[in-house]
Amino acid sequence: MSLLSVRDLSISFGGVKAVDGVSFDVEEGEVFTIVGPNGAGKSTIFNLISRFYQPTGGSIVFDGQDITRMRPDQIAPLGIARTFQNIELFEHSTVLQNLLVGRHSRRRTHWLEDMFFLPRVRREELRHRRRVEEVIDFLDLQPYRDKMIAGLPYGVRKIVEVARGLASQPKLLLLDEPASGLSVEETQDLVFWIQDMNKDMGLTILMVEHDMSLVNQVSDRVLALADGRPLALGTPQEVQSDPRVIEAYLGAPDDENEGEAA
Ligand SMILES: Nc1ncnc2c1ncn2[C@@H]1O[C@H](COP(=O)(O)OP(=O)(O)OP(=O)(O)O)[C@@H](O)[C@H]1O
Repeated sequence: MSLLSVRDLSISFGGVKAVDGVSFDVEEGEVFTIVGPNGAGKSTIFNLISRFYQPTGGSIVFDGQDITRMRPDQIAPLGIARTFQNIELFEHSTVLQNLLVGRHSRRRTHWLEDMFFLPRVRREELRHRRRVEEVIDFLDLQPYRDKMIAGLPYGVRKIVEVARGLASQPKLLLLDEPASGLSVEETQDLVFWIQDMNKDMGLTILMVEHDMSLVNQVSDRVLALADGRPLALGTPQEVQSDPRVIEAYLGAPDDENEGEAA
């Protein structure tokens, strides 16, 4: 059984079909990447899986459970975490505090227990702290642990977003354009983080990304979309050499010739 099964997923905004009958499976332990030109529907698929958007058709099954109609707050406790294209951290809190918030979905104590800080709450608190410290060490964030997000370089913030997702100990991590805005060196570091999270932590990763160098280095399989519809699915090499993908990215050869003639 696949960890995530997306079937015939569709959504329209006004008259525009942003996602139009998309199906794919993400297997446990793989890095699966969605690519496509701007406006292809990639982020919309993430927003459908995270349950921010309600699909007009199709289904999403995660770990054997139909999540198609679930609320967004019901998703994280099942084991799905995500990062956002435009970083969504608490600017005036520290890295540590942001990661502790990322543990929220894992809380098992009642608010009354929390209020009186009972032994079980103290044990829980320790458990959360330990996990967060592990993530800080894993992603080399120790120098920034007690720094406010607002004062951190962009590249570090991107990694803190990933760390916050990791802190919730997900089975599936959704990375929305993790390399956007990063330098070549930072992108290469990201390659190593993704490989380590996948291989060392056994994490399954679903990613949307434009940087084909990153995509090629980390992805087991790639789904190419255009205008909300699937174009090709396979290894990074298979997808990039698919004529339909080349056409969607570069335009039809006839268009190019017309351009040259003009
Ligand atoms: N909330 C919304 N309201 C109206 N239209 C939307 C909304 N979200 C997405 N769309 C439209 O859906 C289509 C797909 O957008 P989406 O952001 O998913 O593309 P994308 O592949 O992620 O693009 P990019 O690479 O630029 O992020 C676009 O035509 C977009 O304008």
